[in-house]
Amino acid sequence: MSKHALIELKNVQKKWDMGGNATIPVLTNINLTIRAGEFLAILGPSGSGKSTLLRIIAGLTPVSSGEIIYLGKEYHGVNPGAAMVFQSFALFPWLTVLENVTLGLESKPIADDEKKEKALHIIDVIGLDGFENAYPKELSGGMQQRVGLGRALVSDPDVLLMDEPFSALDVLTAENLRRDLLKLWRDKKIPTKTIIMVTHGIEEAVYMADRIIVVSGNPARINYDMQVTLPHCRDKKDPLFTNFVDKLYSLMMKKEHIETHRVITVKNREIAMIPQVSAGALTGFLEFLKDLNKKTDLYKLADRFMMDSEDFFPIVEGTTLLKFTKVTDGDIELTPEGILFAQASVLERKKLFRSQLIQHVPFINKIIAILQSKSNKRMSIEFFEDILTNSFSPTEVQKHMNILITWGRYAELFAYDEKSKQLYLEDTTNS
Ligand SMILES: Nc1ncnc2c1ncn2[C@@H]1O[C@H](COP(=O)(O)OP(=O)(O)OP(=O)(O)O)[C@@H](O)[C@H]1O
Repeated sequence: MSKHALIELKNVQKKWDMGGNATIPVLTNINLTIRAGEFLAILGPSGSGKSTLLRIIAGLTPVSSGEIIYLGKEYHGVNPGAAMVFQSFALFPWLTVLENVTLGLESKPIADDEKKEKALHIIDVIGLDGFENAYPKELSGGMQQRVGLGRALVSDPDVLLMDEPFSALDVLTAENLRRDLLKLWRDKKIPTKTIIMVTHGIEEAVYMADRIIVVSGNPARINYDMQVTLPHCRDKKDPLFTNFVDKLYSLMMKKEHIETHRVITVKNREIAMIPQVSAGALTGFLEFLKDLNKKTDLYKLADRFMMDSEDFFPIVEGTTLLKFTKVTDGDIELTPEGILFAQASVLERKKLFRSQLIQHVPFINKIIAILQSKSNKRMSIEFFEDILTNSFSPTEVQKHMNILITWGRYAELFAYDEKSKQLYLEDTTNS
């Protein structure tokens, strides 16, 4: 065991079994040593496997191969030293605050009185004193997440695992809770040795964590592992802070991150997962960049739109995939095609969009070729979904088709007939 290691992951791989012989590899070659005293944030593009990694550490998701070691011992099943906080709070509405928190001790071999005493203590620590008998629906979102935290902390876990714990809260509430949790942790008011948090928020990661790993790729691996050496309490306006955020944005917008969505190959043509963003959002973003009229820091733009990277990156990815924008070193700028698009009339935009789609999204060509080969220029959507099914999960197939249809319709290439569940060629295809 490495010195001071609390948890070690050795050569961990995860593949999802999709039935039959089909598997989807999600994580590969994960080697990670998590030490006591660390606050680790896990960042990565949407769908890269961050939650899967967290659930593997929690022992809630089994690995396909590799070892997970806690305090020097390999474990299978639930990690005895870990407790989890979920984005959705996951409280039982019919139980009071006290009862919900006490649930965190359910599996512990201690007397009921002691359980109650421990629960009351942690309720006090997390700032919910006086709300012991309230029900979740009587509490604000922030207070509900405090209950979620209380339930996780009541068992004095060595490792607190948090899956986007603040993303369902409004900005101010999230800010308060982040600050309070950090204070509890730094002042050692909770005995938790290590916190591991999955987040989409680059700024949130830099604000809270001492170490950040970035997972990405196809399948995902740990591509960056860095220490955040800024002293607490961190000031988000401090240039050292903003530089760190900027640097992370640059890393995360590198080609290998934004273009490593799962790719499948059909007759030697690659099909990559298409960013989930509507043609309208892409258009608005390009217009905005045109008005800015200069290369701009991505993180400043995300800030300006008050967007999390989860919502912001797909827009950036969509415009770079279609070569309307170019990203270098964390800065984004319009390409000549992007400038043309932003200046064009509605009809010209559709033409430009069509041409970029045909050039840069191979699966669009496949759809068109198949529709053209049919005498009625129609084909059931299931046919296209089947092509994607072996390599994408059912939800992803759905999302993929929805976006392809939205983009195809905007470009007036093809459309979808809800009634017959068929894609059909628009007249303009041959224009
Ligand atoms: N139980 C499952 N069965 C099959 N596929 C799954 C399952 N759970 C997750 N996946 C797939 O595994 C991939 C990684 O999912 P995961 O939720 O770990 O990613 P993530 O990085 O946390 O995503 P997000 O940032 O969107 O929350 C996704 O493609 C997802 O659809």
